[in-house]
Amino acid sequence: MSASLPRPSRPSNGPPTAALPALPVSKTRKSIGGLPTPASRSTPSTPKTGLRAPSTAFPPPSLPAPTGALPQPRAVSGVSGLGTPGKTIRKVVSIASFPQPPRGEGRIASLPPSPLSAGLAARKSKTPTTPTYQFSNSTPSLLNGTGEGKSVARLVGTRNSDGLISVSSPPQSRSSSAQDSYSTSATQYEDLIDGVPTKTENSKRSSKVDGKGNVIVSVRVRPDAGGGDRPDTGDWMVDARKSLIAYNGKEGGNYYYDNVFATNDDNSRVYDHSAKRLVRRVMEGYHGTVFAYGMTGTGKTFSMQGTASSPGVIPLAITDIFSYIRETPSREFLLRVSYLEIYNEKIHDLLSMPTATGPGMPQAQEEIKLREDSKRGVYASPLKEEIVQSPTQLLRVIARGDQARRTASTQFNARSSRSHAVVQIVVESRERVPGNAAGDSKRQGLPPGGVRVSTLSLIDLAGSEKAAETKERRQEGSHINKSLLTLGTVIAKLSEHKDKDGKPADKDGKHLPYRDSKLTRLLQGALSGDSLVSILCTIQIGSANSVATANSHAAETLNTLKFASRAKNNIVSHAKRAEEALGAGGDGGARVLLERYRMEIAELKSQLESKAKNGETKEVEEEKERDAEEERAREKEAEQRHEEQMLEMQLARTALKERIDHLNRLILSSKSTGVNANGSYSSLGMHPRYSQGSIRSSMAASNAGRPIVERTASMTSTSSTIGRKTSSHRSSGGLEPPVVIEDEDSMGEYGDGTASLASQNRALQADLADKNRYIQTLEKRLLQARRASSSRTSVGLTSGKAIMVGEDHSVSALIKEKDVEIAELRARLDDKDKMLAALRSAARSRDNADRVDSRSEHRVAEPRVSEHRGSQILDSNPGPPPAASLPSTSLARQVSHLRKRTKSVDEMSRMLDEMIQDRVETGHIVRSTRGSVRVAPERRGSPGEPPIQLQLLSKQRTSVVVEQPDHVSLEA
Ligand SMILES: Nc1ncnc2c1ncn2[C@@H]1O[C@H](COP(=O)(O)OP(=O)(O)OP(=O)(O)O)[C@@H](O)[C@H]1O
Repeated sequence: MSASLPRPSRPSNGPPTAALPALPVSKTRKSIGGLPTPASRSTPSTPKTGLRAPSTAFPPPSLPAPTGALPQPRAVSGVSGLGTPGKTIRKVVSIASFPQPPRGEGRIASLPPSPLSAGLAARKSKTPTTPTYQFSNSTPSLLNGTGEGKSVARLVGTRNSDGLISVSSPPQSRSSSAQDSYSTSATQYEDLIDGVPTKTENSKRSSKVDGKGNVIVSVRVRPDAGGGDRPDTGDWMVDARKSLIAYNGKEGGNYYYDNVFATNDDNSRVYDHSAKRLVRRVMEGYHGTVFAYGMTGTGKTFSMQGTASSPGVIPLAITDIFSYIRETPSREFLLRVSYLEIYNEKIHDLLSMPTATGPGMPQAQEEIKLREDSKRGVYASPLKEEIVQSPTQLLRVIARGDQARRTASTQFNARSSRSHAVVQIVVESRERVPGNAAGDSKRQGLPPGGVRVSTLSLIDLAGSEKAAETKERRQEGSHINKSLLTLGTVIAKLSEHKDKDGKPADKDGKHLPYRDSKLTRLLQGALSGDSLVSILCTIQIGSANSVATANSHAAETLNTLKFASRAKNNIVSHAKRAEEALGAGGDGGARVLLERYRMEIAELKSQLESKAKNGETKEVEEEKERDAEEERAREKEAEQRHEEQMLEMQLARTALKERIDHLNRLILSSKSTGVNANGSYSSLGMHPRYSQGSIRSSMAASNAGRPIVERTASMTSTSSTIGRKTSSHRSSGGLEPPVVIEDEDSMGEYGDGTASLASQNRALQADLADKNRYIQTLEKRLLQARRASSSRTSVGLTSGKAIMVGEDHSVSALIKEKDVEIAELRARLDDKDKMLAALRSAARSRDNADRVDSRSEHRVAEPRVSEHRGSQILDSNPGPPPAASLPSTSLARQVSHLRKRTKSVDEMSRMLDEMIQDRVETGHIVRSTRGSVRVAPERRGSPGEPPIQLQLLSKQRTSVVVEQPDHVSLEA
């Protein structure tokens, strides 16, 4: 089939025809034998006319003349003229500048040989006469799996493509020739034996550093819209297996590329072979650019975006990005995405535009300009960037941009893109510090790794097209064509030359026209070698409905193929892994969000910590304050309670004092009826019948000569005076002057003893009742005081406070005091009881005596007078009474009785006198100079000894009981 293809009819700038070492036939891929071998185009100094004239639709105003102005590919060498006709030799450029993978070990070595990395290709050297050959597999490339970094999955495919076996070709191992359509024959492959390259004679590793392996050029053939999928339609032949497209028509030739995708190759295959590795490299820190170039309607958008059932490069790249993040736990990533379009040479932010806009609709958007930064290169600003965290989110953002992109129906495409669309995904990544966040590691003194920033640009160019029918389409087409032409021009002029300022220049030292269009300006970084590049050119062949159409298409297709060839040959990528930017100084400084966020996170964390600390301190202070307040409240409460208790105590004391005073008053009152201040009883006073008044009266009645006992009542005296002898005692016939006991309190107000006793009785009973009540009150108060004391003690214990010992002592002392007082009062009461009993008994005795006396008096009424007289006589002249006035027996009896009574009184007086004398001698009482006696001060209230009055009383009582008191109590 291929043998039938016509050979190019014109010479080509093919490889040198001589001096090339022969290659083993079996290990080289043959060119399409039937294709005409293009004329040799070996050196730039001898450019050949190989390029077809530009199509009418794309006048190349700035394109150098094919023969002279076009920069000759540095790496393309025709193989025509080789000793072995039909073989093409591909120049292999060593990319020694990139880190070499470890040989024989390491990850790459351990991987199964990839057909993408195992191909051999030898490229002719620049020197036509001495082409160099080299195994391509020894040429590490970032996009062939042999370069630095992680190798991606092996991609192997064998499938039918247009009737041919389509084997994935080593993307970097072959070069296309753009300058010379025939130069495709200059590419030659070493065949693989079991996937292992065999040796290639005369090949040697080139020491020349070349970045062409970092540029992948693929051509995709769109299926015929009319259903004609025959690959050999017309003059065209597509051999995907050989990555060959051959044109047998005018200016035809064989075109080899890194990949040729046939009409039945789907999007995933396209992605796998043209972009997958590049995407991986971007994730590793390289900049990468993928763009689709081609005539309108040939499938650029279809390839880049795809459909729901067949996702294109962009969605598949997104999937791979997130897969890579998942597979790389050692690093952390931040993704941000922007989406712009260049429409009519103006940049629009597709993420800031309202959706459902149509072309020509006025857009109120800030003008976006292209700026240049030494670190970022050329970039659009201001441009919205959205941070994305999931594939779905990223796809949604891009879908939103797609909606905003301008499309229109054209002659060749119902939905033609009218702008160049650029999706940029910025990947920030940083080594993860094990087990800790960056902020923590900073604290631990472990500096976090720098942030690496790389950019993946996915560009869907607008399609070149012929003049459209409408003015608007024509205007759009004009801009599109112009920018594409500029792109082609720049690529065509690319060389390794630098101008005097060190900037990239063409071979003549002239600067490259990047600024001629926004597209080239934006792609400047990628085209000038900072980025890995993958170019997907789309073509459509075989849709020849008419000769004119067929010719037009063929011209356009050839144009695209030439563009692809030039790109492959001219773009030199020295893409390097982005340096890790430490701090915020890398890639646009603060633009590095990962670092910015890290710093922000660290700052927020520190703020949080300080706030937490402040909060803790505040909390502690508040707690302390609360404790202090509680303490103060407790103290206040305790103080209040104490005050209440003190008040209570005070009240109790006051009440007790009042009671004591009252009692004292009562006692004084009682004293007035016989109780002195010491609580002892004035014996005589208590028994008025036996008072000196009575005695004196009786004495006076019985015998005027007897000493008169005077009584001086002193109601106010608290001291008990027993009595004194009056100085005015009269002599009474030899009788000893009676002891006059003078009791100041003895008599009371009553002269009548009966009335006095009844009154005393009542008073004492009232006093008793009063005292009982008082005792009850006192007991009640005591009980309360005890309760208060115990509650205070318990409160003190529960609150953990010290018991107020001193206060309790005072209370207990008070209680004791009161107990003693009560006991004393009880004792007094007992005494009073006894006194009452004694008084009652005395009263009874007196009543009895009175009754007896009255009877006697009645019986001896007459003699009483005589007795009176007789007594007078006896007193004056003791002798026998006159017999004539009284009967002798009765008178004698009366006289005897009187004598007995006198004797009894005398005895009593004597007895009392003796008692007093006895007490005076024992020191219990003191006799005054007036003869009265009183209790010795030191003896007063001595415990355990009954008061002197009581003693006297008891003796008095005894004497009273013994004597016949009724005889001495009749006289007032
Ligand atoms: N490989 C393919 N397989 C199936 N259909 C395809 C293929 N390539 C393109 N198409 C179809 O061709 C039509 C045009 O494709 P697409 O819009 O992608 O072209 P384009 O190059 O982007 O055109 P333009 O430059 O005008 O935007 C679409 O309907 C698309 O579905």
